[in-house]
Amino acid sequence: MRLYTCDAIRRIEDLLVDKYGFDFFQLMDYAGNAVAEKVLARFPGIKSVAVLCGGGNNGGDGLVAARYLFLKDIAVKVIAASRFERSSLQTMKNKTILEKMGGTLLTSEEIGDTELLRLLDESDVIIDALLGIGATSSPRGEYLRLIRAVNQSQTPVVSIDLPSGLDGSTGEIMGEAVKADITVTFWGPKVGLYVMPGKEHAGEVLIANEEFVSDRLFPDLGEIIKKDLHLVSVPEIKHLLPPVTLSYHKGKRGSVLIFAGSKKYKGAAALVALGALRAGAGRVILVVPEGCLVPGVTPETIVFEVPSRDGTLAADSYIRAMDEFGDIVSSIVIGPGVGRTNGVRDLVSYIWEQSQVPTCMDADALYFLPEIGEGALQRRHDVIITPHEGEAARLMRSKASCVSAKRLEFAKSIAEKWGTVLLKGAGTIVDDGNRTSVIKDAHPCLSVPGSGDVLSGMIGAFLARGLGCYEAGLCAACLHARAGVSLGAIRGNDGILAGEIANRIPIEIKSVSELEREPLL
Ligand SMILES: NC(=O)C1=CN([C@@H]2O[C@H](COP(=O)(O)OP(=O)(O)OC[C@H]3O[C@@H](n4cnc5c(N)ncnc54)[C@H](OP(=O)(O)O)[C@@H]3O)[C@@H](O)[C@H]2O)[C@@H](O)CC1
Ligand SMILES: Nc1ncnc2c1ncn2[C@@H]1O[C@H](COP(=O)(O)OP(=O)(O)O)[C@@H](O)[C@H]1O
Ligand SMILES: [K+]
Repeated sequence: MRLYTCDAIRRIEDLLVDKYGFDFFQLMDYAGNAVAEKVLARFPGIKSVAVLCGGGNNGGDGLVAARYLFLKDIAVKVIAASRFERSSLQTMKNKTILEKMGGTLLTSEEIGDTELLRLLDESDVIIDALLGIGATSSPRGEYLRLIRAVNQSQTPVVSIDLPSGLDGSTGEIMGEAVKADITVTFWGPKVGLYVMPGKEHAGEVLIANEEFVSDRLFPDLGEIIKKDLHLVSVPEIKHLLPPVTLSYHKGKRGSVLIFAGSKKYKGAAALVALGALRAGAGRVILVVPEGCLVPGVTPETIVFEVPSRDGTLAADSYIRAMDEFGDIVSSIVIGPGVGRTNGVRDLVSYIWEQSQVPTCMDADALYFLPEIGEGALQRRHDVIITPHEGEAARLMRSKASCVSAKRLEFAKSIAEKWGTVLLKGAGTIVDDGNRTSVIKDAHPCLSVPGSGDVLSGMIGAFLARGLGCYEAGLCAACLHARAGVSLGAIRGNDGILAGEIANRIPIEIKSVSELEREPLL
């Protein structure tokens, strides 16, 4: 599904007016009415609503929602952050209508902090109509005070279009932003509602009036909405997953060569291998330093022990493994649990500079990337790197907090410098330098040790099965997140084991193939 920037939304609204003759008052009415409908559907039986309005058109949507709720006999209090002196005609008109109908309009400046909190706490629902796509800087003055009050209150919050203070095109927070339970957004999915930290501020996203933005009404939609920015969930990966037929044998499924584990960290290697097997790899070969045989490794894994250097792998581990298995290897995974010795640095460097096999680099392998071939580093089109925010920060010589705040921007910079990147965490981003995808599903039960090791094994399997780095990253991240959602729905947020995530993958792959409604064999 394409993601919309705020610019694209503005162009769509202008076209609705210029091409089809809508006026902005009508569009505002559609918007506010949709919000009132969603609020009534989600919170049946409510008696009172506080609507916080800014002076722009987002505030105008709030005034319309207030009117429709008022007409349903709900006690509505509008608390305005602005005196509407510079408001658009449609916002002014909606303010006048509501006033004439006897609605309550208060100005926040005239309400003290205690009274404001009391008003919010006494309401059944708060509607946040302070700022939408028009805000381009940190909220100030009364807007900021109201945002803080909303976040302090325990009352459920429905944001109109965007949580106020959120940049709808990037997911970045402009200073401070409302934390909504639900966001009712218009026309289509806006980028910022799916990229962290915006994703967390948006809560559940409901899209209203989506039917207006169709190819039928806008044959040139492809020109308006960027083609290179996608929201990815199960339906989007169904055409990417490699088909399996009756004539299949394990050789056709590809072989993954895994460099993982060390004397200190043994378990990681078993989890990478399990992830690769569960994602359908044909052969999984685990290269480990001698004496570091992994506890719990499944018997389906081929274990290949190589001489250990300081309890870890070394540069010659690659040559030894390729001498033995080079004929069949179709992908490499390197990193989980390998440690940070000189031997590992040489191994990573060798693979980066010499190997031509599609590779997933994770964990400790990423530690060495900034110093490998410093200056002469070539971007690798056949490598996918999978950092979490801390590792991404190290790659870009920045801080994890900076990466968290600007995930899209960092993912793009890393992809341009190194190769395809999968930036981990809720709203996982996959970027190959030209295309960006945000994974829609997420679940906190995935934040457990070894979860990323499973993911890298899965990526190895999809690379081995013939997918490109971007497609392999999308399939693995999407299925991994689905597994989290499925497990989380049954067992909650805590205590899921990484191996259980891996073991759930075949079922998730099956459900994708069933979506296709085509026989698997
Ligand atoms: N166009 C359409 O067809 C439709 C648009 N629709 C709706 O309109 C929304 C966009 O409306 P918009 O463009 O008026 O901007 P909006 O988000 O209300 O913000 C502007 C206001 O905020 C204020 N303000 C700005 N920054 C600030 C700051 N940092 N700190 C404090 N204040 C700040 C600024 O005040 P000023 O600086 O001018 O005093 C101004 O009053 C969109 O999200 C959707 O909900 C729907 O009705 C469907 C049809
Ligand atoms: N809240 C969350 N929502 C979605 N995915 C998450 C969440 N928390 C963690 N994950 C995923 O779990 C994995 C954790 O990987 P990582 O941090 O490398 O852990 P480890 O090194 O222990 O395996 C990543 O794929 C990440 O995207
Ligand atoms: K808002």
